[in-house]
Amino acid sequence: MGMRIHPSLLSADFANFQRDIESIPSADGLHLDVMDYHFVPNLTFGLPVVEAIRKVTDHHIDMHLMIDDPDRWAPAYAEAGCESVTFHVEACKAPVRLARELRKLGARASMGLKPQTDIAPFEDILPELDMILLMTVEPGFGGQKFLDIMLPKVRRTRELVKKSGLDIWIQVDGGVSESTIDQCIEAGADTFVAGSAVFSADDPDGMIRTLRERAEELSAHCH
Ligand SMILES: O=C(CO)[C@H](O)[C@H](O)COP(=O)(O)O
Ligand SMILES: [Fe+2]
Repeated sequence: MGMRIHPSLLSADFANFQRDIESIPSADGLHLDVMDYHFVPNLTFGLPVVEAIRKVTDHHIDMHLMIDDPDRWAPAYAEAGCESVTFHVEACKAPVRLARELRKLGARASMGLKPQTDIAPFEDILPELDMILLMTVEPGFGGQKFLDIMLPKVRRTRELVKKSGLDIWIQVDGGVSESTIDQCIEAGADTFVAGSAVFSADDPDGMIRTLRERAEELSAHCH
């Protein structure tokens, strides 16, 4: 199974995105966290900044929209050329319609779940999705402690995906580091967001390679 490390720019220097992106060539994708002061109690950046980032990188852009009304706002990120767009199901009025629209615009359609949202009710809509993002902290801030109580949900999601026979990536987001990635791999995640773990490392690009090597090595034994 391919293992992917997506550094979150939430922990990069907001005055130097281009410099920090250039410092992590080993990233499999750039995870961009959009927050709107409504869905979560924090504010980051929106479409104009993402469009500017798009111009300076060829990386896979992995949008994580922590915003109200994604039905209205998410398609523009696909139109801007982002390869993947995650909307939160808790904020979405019509997840199937939105996922289809994102795919039609050429993006991977991804559904995000907050810690208390179960995956079971969404089994029937798996064919509409390319990725499921499972929050392993309460969304809103970087640098929080990994919630290991989320691991059973990662396991249940892997079982549902396996049963479906579909190639859906399972992303864990929040508190992923050298000390927590093993549990995520064992539970069945294959795509790992790491913000503070990467950008607080002395060698951010080296940390990405360390995390990916660990993921590849362990997944070869587990799956
Ligand atoms: O979605 C997020 C927060 O809501 C971030 O992607 C996440 O917290 C990454 O940062 P860290 O690895 O430091 O936890
Ligand atoms: Fe995120």
